[in-house]
Parts: sequence; structure tokens; C-alpha cells
Amino acid sequence: VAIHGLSNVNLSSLLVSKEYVLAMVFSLVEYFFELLLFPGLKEIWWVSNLGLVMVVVGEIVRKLAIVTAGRSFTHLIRVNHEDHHRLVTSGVYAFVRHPSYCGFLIWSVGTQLMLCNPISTVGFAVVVWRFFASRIPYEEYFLRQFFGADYEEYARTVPSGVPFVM
Ligand SMILES: C[S@@+](CC[C@H](N)C(=O)[O-])C[C@H]1O[C@@H](n2cnc3c(N)ncnc32)[C@H](O)[C@@H]1O
Repeated sequence: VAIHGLSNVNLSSLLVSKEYVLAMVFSLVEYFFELLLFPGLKEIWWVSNLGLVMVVVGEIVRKLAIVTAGRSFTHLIRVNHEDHHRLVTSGVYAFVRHPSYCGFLIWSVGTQLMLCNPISTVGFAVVVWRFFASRIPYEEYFLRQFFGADYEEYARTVPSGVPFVM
């Protein structure tokens, strides 16, 4: 996003919150705790490899979304329409309406599978899903205001990309 230059990228774009740091710390504590008490759990290679595949796939999907949307992609949800903001429906956006969220969900659960962290795998899936399940209706409220019938039609024919979120 910083490369295409004209977007507003600042520290808040990183979206690093207290909750985010807490999740990372919890994940590390779980990893070392289980490594000490149940070392065999950390050697289930196929779970770890599945996690690695998810990390790579999730990262690719998210980056494709960012590159495809170009200047229409902002880290903070736009609440005012700007002239250069175009509705993007091509590339990965032709398959799902929220490819960067879909990619992030896959990536985040993948990181915990890679570490063979059972508690954090479920925890990350639930927390990240809940975050996007509440963010998507808010984001789409503004997209409907900006693009009207075009967005209605797009939303009617293309799934959100986040499970159980219409
Ligand atoms: C963090 S980006 C996420 C984009 C999208 N939700 C995704 O997961 O790929 C949020 C910004 O993208 C814009 N946006 C989301 N979907 C869009 C689309 N199909 N076309 C243009 N802008 C979009 C929103 O207005 C918002 O400011």
C-alpha cells in the first residue's frame, strides 16, 4: 500500500492493537509451555506443514488483493467517497468480495497450525472471524453508499470470502 504512494499510510495503518500483541504473546507462551510439557505435540509434521501452506496461500491472497485494488485499498475503512476510489470487481475480487480478509484469516490460523498450538489455533480462528464478521457489514454500508446499485449487484453475485458471513 505504501508503494502505490498516494494512500494515507501511517503508523495506525499497521493496526497493531493491545489485543494483537496479547494474541502474539499468548501464542508464544502456549508454544513454549507445550514444548516443555508435551514435546510430541510439536512434532506432528503434517499439521505444521498444513499451517505453512496456509501461511503462504493466505499471504498470496492478501497481497493479490492489495495489488489488485491499488489506490482503492486503504487500511482504515473509508467513510467518505473520494474521486479516485473505484469499485474493484476484477482479479481476486471476482471470486470473493473480501480477499484480503479471507487471506488474513487463512494466514492467521495457519501461523498457529504451523506452531502446533491447539488453543491458539481455535482462539485465532474465533477472534479473527468475529473481527471480520463485524467489520464487513460496516465496510459494506459505506461501499453501498459510494457505489449504489453496482455494489448491490456485486454483493448479490460474489460471496464474501469469510465463512458464514453473507
Ligand atoms: C482494508 S481494505 C479491505 C478491502 C476488502 N475488504 C478486502 O478484504 O480485500 C478496506 C478498504 O477497501 C475498500 N474496498 C473494499 N472492497 C472494495 C471494492 N470491491 N472496491 C473498491 N474498494 C473496496 C473499502 O472502501 C475500504 O476503505
